[in-house]
Amino acid sequence: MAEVEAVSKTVRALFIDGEKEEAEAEKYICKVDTEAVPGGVPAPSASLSLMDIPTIDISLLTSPSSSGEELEKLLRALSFGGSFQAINHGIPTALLDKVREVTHQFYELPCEIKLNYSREHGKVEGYRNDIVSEHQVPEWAARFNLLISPEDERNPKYWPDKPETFKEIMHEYAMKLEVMRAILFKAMARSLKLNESCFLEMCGEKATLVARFNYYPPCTRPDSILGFKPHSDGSVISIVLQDKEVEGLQFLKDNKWYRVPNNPRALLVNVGDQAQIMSNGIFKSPIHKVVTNSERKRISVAVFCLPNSEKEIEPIDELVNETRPRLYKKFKGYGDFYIRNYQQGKNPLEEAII
Ligand SMILES: O=C(O)CCC(=O)C(=O)O
Ligand SMILES: [Fe+2]
Repeated sequence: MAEVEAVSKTVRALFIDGEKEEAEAEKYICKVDTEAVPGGVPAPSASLSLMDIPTIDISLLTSPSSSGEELEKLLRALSFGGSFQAINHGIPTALLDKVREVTHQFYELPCEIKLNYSREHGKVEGYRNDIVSEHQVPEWAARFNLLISPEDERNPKYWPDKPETFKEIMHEYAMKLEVMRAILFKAMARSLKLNESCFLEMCGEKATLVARFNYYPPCTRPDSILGFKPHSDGSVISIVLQDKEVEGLQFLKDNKWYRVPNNPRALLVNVGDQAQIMSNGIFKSPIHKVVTNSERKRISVAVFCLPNSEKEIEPIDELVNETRPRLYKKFKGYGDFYIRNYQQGKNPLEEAII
């Protein structure tokens, strides 16, 4: 079923209406042995600790006089937990709020309208649930993907006409994110004592930015139904705008799940698989998942910074040596490889090892 509201109503009715339909609802219930990661089943959120997630001041990464300490912090953040909260990122809070608002407004559109933007099989852009094989448990979420890079030719087919401000706001947001991406790629290189343009060169000067608008409706079984299964991102890095009020994201660290605290002004940045590959395993692409909430809907907007499609990525030469032999294969189009493996329930990053 492509339409999550429809699913949501049906499943809610199913849980209330009793036994016969329980079998249908069963599909959504996570069983520990069907999850790629041990402990994939949601634990009661209140019992989990909040993650002590580092904060990085982006404005300090650009000034040579103040960046040393911040670069060390960045290196620690990317090599241990694989994520941080970015502050002073140059994106006004009012714009972050507008991005959240148009996301809510998009999801409030009637189903028939949203289905006009349906994602076609094998395509990245468009509206739908993620496709999983029949052996996998579906997720309690709807997703809408869009290529938002400022330089890319837009595919007008997928750009919603409503809300009217959607295009303008996402265009402005994409331009700001592109600036932040360039700062981060340079800082990531400098934190490893590499030439500052090595990530930019390997990925192509112009970013490819894909936004994923996630929508998690309220769910009657948050104890056993996930909004997003445990996964790592297939990006180089992901820049995630969290819901202003509703928590849900959790990270796996040292085999334990931690809740990510809400910070409405910050942007959450996490390492993706491709930065782990390029850094030859120094940066860690963290496993994360999203739990559901019985009362409140939740949104998030994850923007994936990806290499240009004609670029090849592989471990950077300087990071391969006798003590750290080359860990990963070379890839052109890691995204397709990632989706193929993900849909089969495999861990793409493990499959990428030489
Ligand atoms: O909803 C969230 O907070 C995170 C979503 C996510 O992990 C993703 O879109 O890859
Ligand atoms: Fe993710």
